[in-house]
Amino acid sequence: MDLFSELNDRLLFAVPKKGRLHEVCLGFLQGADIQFHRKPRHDIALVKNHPIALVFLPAADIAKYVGGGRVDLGITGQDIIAESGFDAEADPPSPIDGQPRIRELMPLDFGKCRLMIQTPIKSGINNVEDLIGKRIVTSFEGLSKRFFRRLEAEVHGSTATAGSGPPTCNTTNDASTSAPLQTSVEFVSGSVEAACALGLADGIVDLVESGETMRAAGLQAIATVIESQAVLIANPRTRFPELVTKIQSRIEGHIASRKYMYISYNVERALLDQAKTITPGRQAPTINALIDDAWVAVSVMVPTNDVAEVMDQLKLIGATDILVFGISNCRV
Ligand SMILES: Nc1ncnc2c1ncn2[C@@H]1O[C@H](COP(=O)(O)OP(=O)(O)OP(=O)(O)O)[C@@H](O)[C@H]1O
Ligand SMILES: O=P(O)(O)OC[C@H]1O[C@H](OP(=O)(O)OP(=O)(O)O)[C@H](O)[C@@H]1O
Repeated sequence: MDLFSELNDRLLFAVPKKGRLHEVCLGFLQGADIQFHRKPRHDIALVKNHPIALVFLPAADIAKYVGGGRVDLGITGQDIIAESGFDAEADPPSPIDGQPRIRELMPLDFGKCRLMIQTPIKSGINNVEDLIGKRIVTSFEGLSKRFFRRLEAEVHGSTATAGSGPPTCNTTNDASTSAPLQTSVEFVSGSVEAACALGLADGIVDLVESGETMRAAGLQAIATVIESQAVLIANPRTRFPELVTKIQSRIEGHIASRKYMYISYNVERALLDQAKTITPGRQAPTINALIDDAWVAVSVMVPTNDVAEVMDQLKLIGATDILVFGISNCRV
């Protein structure tokens, strides 16, 4: 059977093929026991143990494929969904079946960043209002136009219908729904931070995480357009709703397993109340009797970030044999 007919009977799951989100996504696939072999230079891989085909796409395109109904499931950034125009603000649910074109199933707790308006520190431009009528360069053309259209409407009381209308991806000025944009918004595909130094822009709109790239370019952030993280998204009209739910649940398990560690320790029965305060667990700790009746063994899940502090506190109350285990997967 050729690849195209194979795909007909499979859920299509889009995964970023490179960039910031790629590696972590591979970990998610492994954590969800989605087994595949990707041949060199192939962007489609059939999954061995589920009726799924993985489609490796640029993160920036995944929202378009899911929103357009071509792909059932995907991982991408919320910034990309908003830029594609398939977010709830730009593209409300269908009046026919009440469904959005993209459903955000869950945040994935990585790829966290902010899309920010940035200006050269030396420019003296510290307010977004001062950028109205000036030149903006960005890879997020749709969102930047939405932002400045709304800002111009607020500042000048223009007749623009800020934030309304169909997806604005790749739009120039949507003259039917809004006044012409005074601020120039120009697209570049990368290295956006260089635009001001090269005389192309008065300000840029780009992603900031640590702020290192921004500072290295002599820029400062003066406003946030949106906050973003990676999310699992689905086409609500997928032919494989049960499989979508199954993968979601497995990925949830994988995320929870990264968030928690499993601790086991022994403590004097008389100190159990104190121990429970230190390690309350998600519902309650498991307590097992020991041959020595004066002592008990406690097993409990602890948030990964708290493990060191919890171990210190347990030691202080006299707990012994404190062991910490990683959780390879779980359902909580
Ligand atoms: N510095 C960052 N910190 C956290 N998340 C980020 C950061 N930069 C980008 N992202 C997230 O990753 C998504 C993809 O960005 P990335 O720059 O990796 O795209 P790409 O164009 O596919 O890759 P590349 O830049 O390698 O060509 C962004 O839309 C955003 O959601
Ligand atoms: O605040 P920071 O931690 O410095 O991260 C921000 C940078 O990360 C992203 O670019 P990336 O490094 O992915 O490369 P790109 O410019 O090629 O997209 C983004 O476009 C910024 O340039």
